[in-house]
Amino acid sequence: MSLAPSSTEPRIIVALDTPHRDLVTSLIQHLDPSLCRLKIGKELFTACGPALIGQLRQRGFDIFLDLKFHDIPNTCAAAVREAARLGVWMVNVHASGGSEMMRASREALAEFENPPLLIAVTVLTSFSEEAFGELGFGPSIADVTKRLAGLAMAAELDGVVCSVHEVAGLKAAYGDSCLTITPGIRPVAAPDQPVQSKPDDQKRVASPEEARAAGSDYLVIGRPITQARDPGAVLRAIHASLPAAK
Ligand SMILES: O=C(O)c1cc(=O)[nH]c(=O)n1[C@@H]1O[C@H](COP(=O)(O)O)[C@@H](O)[C@H]1O
Repeated sequence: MSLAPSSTEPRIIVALDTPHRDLVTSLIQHLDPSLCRLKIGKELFTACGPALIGQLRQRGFDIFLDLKFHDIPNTCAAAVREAARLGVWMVNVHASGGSEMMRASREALAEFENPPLLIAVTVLTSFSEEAFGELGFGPSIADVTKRLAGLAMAAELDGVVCSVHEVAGLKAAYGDSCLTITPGIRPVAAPDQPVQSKPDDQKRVASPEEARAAGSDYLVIGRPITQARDPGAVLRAIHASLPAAK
């Protein structure tokens, strides 16, 4: 079954990585919910709590709750259930928590009429091949990503977080039944686009155009938008640079 977003759904997910509620309040004045969804991660959620999710939903934004749960199956599944109760659009767990943990998380969502998309993080985009090698998990990032994605698909998750560099391989293996959510997006600065392209701590990066060409379903973009002088203009420029959806 294809889970790919429709042509009118926003594919950009803006990562709100700040502990400051007032910064979020002023940032979202510049963001159009028809062009983007919002991601609340560990920093913002720890600082501001679940109430913020309701407030942002009321402003028309779908919320990706990115807490990357990674625990024993019972604990992880219970956390995923609580995330669903908050009415989020997407929630994630670490695929390296294993098949049983992912299956339990999937089962925890069975009671919901409109469950959130349940996504597995594969290999973080901040890993280079060299740093990943130190962990001794496998021959290469591409191999381990494919293996973890296979476990996620077998556990009936909806897709994976990976870098743009792994998308084509995953789409070839699993098609549109595996949504690909790609952080590590860095727009290529162009004279007519007020965008920046510093990699920061990301190692496996790609431009928005490369992400869509590879088949990425959703692009997670934080600092290039949130730290821009005009976040709304950067969002619109990136949106406009994406090829029209099929
Ligand atoms: O799960 C994620 O969202 C995630 C996974 C991953 O492999 N890499 C990654 O950068 N992220 C998140 O995506 C966002 C990227 O932010 P920027 O690097 O500022 O664009 C951050 O909020 C990260 O927590």
